[in-house]
Amino acid sequence: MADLLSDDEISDQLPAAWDREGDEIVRVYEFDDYLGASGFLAAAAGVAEDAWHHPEMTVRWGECEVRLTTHDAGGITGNDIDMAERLDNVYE
Ligand SMILES: C[C@H](O)[C@H](O)[C@H]1CNC2=NC(N)=NC(=O)C2=N1
Repeated sequence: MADLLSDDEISDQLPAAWDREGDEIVRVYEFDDYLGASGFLAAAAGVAEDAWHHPEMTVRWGECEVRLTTHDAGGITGNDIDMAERLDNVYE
């Protein structure tokens, strides 16, 4: 099981567009419309399934909010950082 990251490790490793909120990291991806946000969620779900690490995702008009934490560890681990980087690659 992945080990919890320290506060300093989280700060050092968190990708630029992400924020930390307690035991989660979060990013809101922006799109032109609802279908764009929905399509991103579908692609992100496939990446998450492949990695077997699943974010909480909320679709609204023009945006998809993604929250990551490692349930098995009870906080933020390298798995969350890795998934954030993977999803940033899907977005760009
Ligand atoms: C039951 C299943 O093995 C667990 O939920 C796996 C898969 N997906 C997961 N996703 C996340 N975000 N955290 C986990 O600890 C985790 N563990």
